[in-house]
Amino acid sequence: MNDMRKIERDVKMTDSKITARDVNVYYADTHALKNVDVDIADKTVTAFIGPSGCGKSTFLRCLNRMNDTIDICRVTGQIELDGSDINAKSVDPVQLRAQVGMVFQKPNPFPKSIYDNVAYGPRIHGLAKSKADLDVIVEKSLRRGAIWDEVKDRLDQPGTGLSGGQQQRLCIARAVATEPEVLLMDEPCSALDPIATAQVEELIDELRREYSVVIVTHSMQQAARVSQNTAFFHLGTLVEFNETNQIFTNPQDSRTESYITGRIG
Ligand SMILES: Nc1ncnc2c1ncn2[C@@H]1O[C@H](COP(=O)(O)OP(=O)(O)OP(=O)(O)O)[C@@H](O)[C@H]1O
Repeated sequence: MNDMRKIERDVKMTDSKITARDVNVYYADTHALKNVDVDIADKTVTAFIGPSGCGKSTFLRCLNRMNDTIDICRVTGQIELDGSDINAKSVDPVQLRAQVGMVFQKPNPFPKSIYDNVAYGPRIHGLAKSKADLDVIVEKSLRRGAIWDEVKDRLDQPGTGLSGGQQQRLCIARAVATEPEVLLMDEPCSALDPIATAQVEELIDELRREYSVVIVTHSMQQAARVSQNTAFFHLGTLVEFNETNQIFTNPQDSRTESYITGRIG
């Protein structure tokens, strides 16, 4: 390897926020994810695409150990966040999930006020010393969730009373309130109308300045709009991982090409 290529490779490796090596996932006897290797870059949006059932959500859930909550699920392999093994015995999954936050398909605000939805995480993780501190965190998080202006005058009202798009932005605010480094999003726009989808996509683009964002999406247009890197999964394997424009304009694998041209999936 010439020096230049070596330097490029080194830069790429040190830029990785998460590295996954030889990850396999089983649900009882079903081998759902096979030998996945991937590097998730920092301050970048990475999209996971692929046909239904190919393992996108399963792999996403590996990244903050949400699969631990599924009894029949077993994960093997190595996943590192900033070079530390997230599955090490010393790692508390609750702490990990504060660092690697998650936003789900269906907006799921707690049955609490808008304020308390956002304050919940900082409270349980002891991030605020006083009520004034907490107020600052709540406002900052709602601003990051691009929903502050819409809710600032009704912080004591229930989060469940907001529109679907507002609820999803509230859930994003809640996820960023614990100062995560990575945000995982599992089809975050699938329950939203086109206007709310556009708002959340705009927000994702903002969020990548501060976080590493990983998004599972069924929409190739969405992957193309919001992500810089894309991973294509098929039948439990990671078929191809590359810059998003390469995946969509010059796929290297025939399965990727079939998927993006609508022949499979
Ligand atoms: N909790 C579970 N128990 C048993 N099997 C599961 C569970 N969750 C997922 N699976 C199986 O694992 C495989 C991968 O599912 P996964 O939900 O990760 O795919 P996906 O690509 O995210 O699909 P979709 O796009 O439809 O959401 C599928 O065969 C699915 O049936």
